[in-house]
Amino acid sequence: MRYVASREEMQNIDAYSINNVGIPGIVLMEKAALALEEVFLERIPTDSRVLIVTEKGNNGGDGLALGRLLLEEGYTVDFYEIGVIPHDSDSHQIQKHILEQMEADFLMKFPDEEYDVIVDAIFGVGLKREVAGRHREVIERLNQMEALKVAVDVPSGVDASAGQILGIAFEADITVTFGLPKVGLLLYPGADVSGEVIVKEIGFPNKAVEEIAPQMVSFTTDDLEYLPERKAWTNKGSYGKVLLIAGSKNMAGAALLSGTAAYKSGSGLVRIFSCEENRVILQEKLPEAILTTYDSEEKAWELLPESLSWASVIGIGPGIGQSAFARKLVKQVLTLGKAPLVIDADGLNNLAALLQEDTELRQLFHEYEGGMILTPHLKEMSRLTGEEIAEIRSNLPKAAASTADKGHVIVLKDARTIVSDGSVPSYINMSGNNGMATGGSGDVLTGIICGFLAGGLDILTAARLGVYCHGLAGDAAAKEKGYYSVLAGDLPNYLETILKRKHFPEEI
Ligand SMILES: NC(=O)C1=CN([C@@H]2O[C@H](COP(=O)(O)OP(=O)(O)OC[C@H]3O[C@@H](n4cnc5c(N)ncnc54)[C@H](OP(=O)(O)O)[C@@H]3O)[C@@H](O)[C@H]2O)[C@@H](O)CC1
Ligand SMILES: [K+]
Repeated sequence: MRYVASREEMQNIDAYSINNVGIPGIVLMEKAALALEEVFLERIPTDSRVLIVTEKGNNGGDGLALGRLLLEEGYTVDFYEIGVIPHDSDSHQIQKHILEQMEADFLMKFPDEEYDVIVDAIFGVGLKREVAGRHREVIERLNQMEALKVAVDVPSGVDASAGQILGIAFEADITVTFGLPKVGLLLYPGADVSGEVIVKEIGFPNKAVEEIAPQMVSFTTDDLEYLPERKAWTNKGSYGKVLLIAGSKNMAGAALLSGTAAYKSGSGLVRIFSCEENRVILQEKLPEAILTTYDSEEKAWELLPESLSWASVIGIGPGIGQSAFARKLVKQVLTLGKAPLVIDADGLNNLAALLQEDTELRQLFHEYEGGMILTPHLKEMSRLTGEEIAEIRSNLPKAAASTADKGHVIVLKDARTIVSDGSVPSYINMSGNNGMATGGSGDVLTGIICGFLAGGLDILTAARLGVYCHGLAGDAAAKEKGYYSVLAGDLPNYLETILKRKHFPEEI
């Protein structure tokens, strides 16, 4: 697990490293420049022409130090310092002095020439307000130029805490960020202008990071170790019984996708509770599943209690529709269910309606004892909370944390999904891609989370790891099929290659 920092947290880590641990700022700056240089040497030929655009803060200092290292490597480097902020940072002054001693040229006006690479070292985590005036003009011109665009730490104009664009932002192809990923580089629209985000270690001591303890975390492949244990002496009863209440007439696919994903993520038994019309297709496509089907509402109410008491995990929602019957299904599950419960898709839409109109249900919902995971996308979240989508989007972590009730976990699905149980840290997901914005992808996620719960994970870990592995499966699928052609049905197959890493890391 690694921390993801807001602007203020990163500034505090900086300050703690320098003031309390005693690492000189100029040392950190040199390591930042070396980290940038490493990216250049790996990816950019040394005969390239580079324009480095700076201001007088430490972000600018990083840019100047990088320029010095690049000159030594043989790159052609022009420096353009905007220089309208009133004070130089100490480290910036030192870097400027060194370059003057080296007789490096500083351009007096914005260049008309062409460059292969443009480096944005105008503002980093010190950006505090709207970008205006000369800064705005320069960023506008840089964005119009044809070149590879590299941002130092944060693209200038991106609020490192929430990903908002403060007026205008440098549009980077690559952002080399120091120490920890910044929240603003991961959330949209900041993520859109950050390009590929490369995180480089520059010597912030662990003590500083632990002391500040940022409020967001993310997973890396090391965290696959949290996958449910598989012991030698076990049987299908050891890995849980998942009941999926999914599908309705003409909506067999949702049940099939979540059922397949639940099996592929390790469930011992998967039982699908659906309408009789779906029996044949489910039986053919997923013969491993136990089917409980109803051909009338009366039959459904007769069968449901036994199915619920059988289950060690319950998932409800994919493809159930929004009829009065589906609404009652959700209510019955909240009334009779005892196991950890995942509510998704139409399950959430029905829940939203019930919460508005039914006081008794509100109580059942708040007091559900088995633990609950809700997996809304922004529209479903808006229905659940009554908040506008734009408002939710303006601060996803806050929206997720404030909606998570006691014993509930919210999986707020977006290009960067947030998982929160209302406490800190919340989780921001860094796997996945736009190829997964396709019908049925959410049904697969529900199945994966149910499978991980069935394997014995607690609700928070199952939700975080489910989202992470779902994204990794999507990344593996996109790598082979391209972003246009990933189907939700592909994801359970690619999931195999991800989960396999826990026991066969050498084969990947
Ligand atoms: N600490 C360290 O030693 C290390 C730091 N590192 C690097 O330093 C970066 C942080 O540096 P930083 O704190 O100096 O802030 P930076 O982003 O350069 O900008 C600050 C200046 O901009 C100004 N300003 C702000 N907003 C503005 C606006 N809208 N329009 C106009 N002006 C505006 C602001 O003015 P003020 O608000 O104070 O009046 C201030 O003068 C960090 O991202 C990393 O790259 C690494 O080298 C590791 C070691
Ligand atoms: K920058």
